[in-house]
This record gives sequence, C-alpha cells and structure tokens, in this order.
Amino acid sequence: MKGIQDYYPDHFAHCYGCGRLNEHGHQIKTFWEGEGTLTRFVPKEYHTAIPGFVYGGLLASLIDCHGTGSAALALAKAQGIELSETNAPRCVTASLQVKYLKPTPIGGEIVIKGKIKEVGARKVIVEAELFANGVLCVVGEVVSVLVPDNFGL
Ligand SMILES: CCCCCCCC(=O)SCCNC(=O)CCNC(=O)[C@H](O)C(C)(C)COP(=O)(O)OP(=O)(O)OC[C@H]1O[C@@H](n2cnc3c(N)ncnc32)[C@H](O)[C@@H]1OP(=O)(O)O
Repeated sequence: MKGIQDYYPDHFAHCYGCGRLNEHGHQIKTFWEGEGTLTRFVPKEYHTAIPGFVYGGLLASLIDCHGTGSAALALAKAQGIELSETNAPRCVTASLQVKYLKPTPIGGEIVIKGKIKEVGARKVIVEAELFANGVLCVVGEVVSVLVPDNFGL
C-alpha cells in the first residue's frame, strides 16, 4: 500500500526516516486507518539499546516521521488535495516530544498510531502511540509545519 511519503516530490524523498529514495534510511510509510494514521516498522537486531530492547533514538525518529507524514495527510484532507503523482503537502518537524513508558522489545513489528489533534493552515499537531506486540511502549507529540519556500535560508 502507498504511504503519503510516496507522493512527495523526489527532492523531499531523501529523509533518513521516511524518504523512499534514501537507501540507508527507514523508508517508513504512513497512511490513514479510519480517523487516525498508521505506520509499521520492524526494528533490526542492531537497533539495540540494551540487548533485546530497541534504541530510544530510533523510536523517536519513527514517531518524528510518522508525525510529519500524518500532518501531510491531514493537510491534504483539510485542503481537499487529491493525492496523485507528487502533490502531497510537505511538512517538517517544529517540535518533537517523546515519553518512554515501557522498554520496547526487539523481535516483532512496531505499530505507530496517530491522532490528529489540531490542523491549521500550515501547522498540524499529531499525538502518537507506539505499540510493540500490542503493548503501548512510547507516546509522543509532533508539531509539524508546512515547509516554507525559504526553508534553510
Ligand atoms: C517532506 C519530507 C521531509 C520529512 C521531514 C521529516 C522530519 C524531519 O526530520 S524535519 C527536520 C527537522 N526540522 C527542521 O529542520 C525544522 C527547522 N525549523 C524551521 O525550518 C522553522 O522553524 C519552521 C519551518 C519549523 C517554522 O518556521 P516558519 O515557517 O517561519 O513558522 P511560523 O510561520 O513562525 O509558524 C507557523 C506556526 O508554527 C508554530 N511553530 C513554529 N515553530 C515552532 C516550534 N519550534 N514549536 C512549536 N510550534 C512552532 C508557530 O507558533 C505557528 O503556529 P500558529 O500557526 O498556530 O500561529
């Protein structure tokens, strides 16, 4: 199934977390599931914090890109944009908050669910819940902003 990241123009498809053109990255895909959003990822053995458990920085990174992807989906919906080749809104992270509730085991699929808390003209707030084997391990909140034309200048 295609994720919102498949609709970014090539220039925006190199992100380490979600860029489909970054062969070294995680290449996550985010899509709608009902009123919420969903991303799946299977950590590798080397994504280790303490043996058997996932490195927290990776989990933050997954929540980060799940947040920007969810924000892009929410903006497309709010603005009536029908996704076709490469016309998805592109968002960057303005702020990322992560709370680690339980150690996240390595050895299965991670599911991240997103809830759109607020959608503005350019800013979107997404709440994220990260589950491993059905257990809620991490929660987060991502503030994303539509990339300005002068980004980085
Ligand atoms: C699309 C493919 C790429 C995917 C990226 C994946 C995730 C990433 O790793 S992105 C890289 C990390 N992030 C960055 O480098 C961003 C660096 N920061 C910036 O470029 C800018 O500060 C940016 C774009 C976030 C905001 O700048 P700007 O567009 O001028 O925002 P501005 O007009 O002042 O504010 C817009 C709204 O965002 C809010 N906002 C701005 N910055 C923040 C912040 N740091 N925290 C919370 N809210 C913020 C403002 O309050 C305002 O809210 P409202 O509309 O409610 O008044």
